[in-house]
Amino acid sequence: MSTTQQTVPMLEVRGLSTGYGNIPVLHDVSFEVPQGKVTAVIGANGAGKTTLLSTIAGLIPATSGQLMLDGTDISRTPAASRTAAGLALVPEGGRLFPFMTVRENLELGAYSLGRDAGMRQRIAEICEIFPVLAERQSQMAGHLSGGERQMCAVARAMMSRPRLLMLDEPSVGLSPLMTERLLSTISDLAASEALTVVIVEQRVTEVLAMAELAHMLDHGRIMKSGTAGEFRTDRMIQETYMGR
Ligand SMILES: Nc1ncnc2c1ncn2[C@@H]1O[C@H](COP(=O)(O)OP(=O)(O)OP(=O)(O)O)[C@@H](O)[C@H]1O
Repeated sequence: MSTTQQTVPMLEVRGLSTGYGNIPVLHDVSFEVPQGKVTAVIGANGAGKTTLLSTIAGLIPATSGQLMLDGTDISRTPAASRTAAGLALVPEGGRLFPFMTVRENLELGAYSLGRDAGMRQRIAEICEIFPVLAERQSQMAGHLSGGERQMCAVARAMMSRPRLLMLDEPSVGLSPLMTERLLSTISDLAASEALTVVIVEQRVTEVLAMAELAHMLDHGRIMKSGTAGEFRTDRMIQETYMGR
């Protein structure tokens, strides 16, 4: 019997292609996301980062390829069932319901828990992780600041206790200080909730400081993969994405 134990990746993307109508966007994209780590996806505007996350979440159908979540083939699983299987997406801009309270927005993140003790307990746990939301539970989400709104969007995604959290440019519209706070909260979450994270970010210096692994997407293709440390010291990455 072998003594080495292979851990199944949390996510395997194999030869994924998709597009809009007859316009191809992703071309044969393959990468693995190991369990419990933060993986960054970087790339220029229009590289296909949002399309990639949306396809993994099941919001856009793949034209070919395979998606494995913790060893299970989810390629043909509808979006809602992917959420039930442990996958959560925080879309760009958070997409909260502005005329609903913070608490109601959180409840929508785990409607399957019902409005009973399970829901109350999860909201209490989430408010411990995001104290800023605890104070604002009865406030309309539309009245939150940009940073609070993003915290609320991440908190809503965490309500369903996902195993894989995907975030699409969470720092958009945030100050450098708020970005730092948000990314540090996400790092803490990854550590404390045994969470695997895939984060798409334009703030490359900041995201490479928190991630362990990184992939660079260019014109719908993975052009470079490595550790975040390798990315930080790569001359091309520095010049293209880090303004050095
Ligand atoms: N709904 C859509 N219909 C048609 N084309 C789209 C649609 N959404 C995106 N595209 C195109 O697909 C390509 C990839 O877009 P995508 O939003 O995935 O890139 P991105 O890397 O997330 O860019 P950004 O950093 O600007 O958000 C772009 O050429 C874009 O114009």
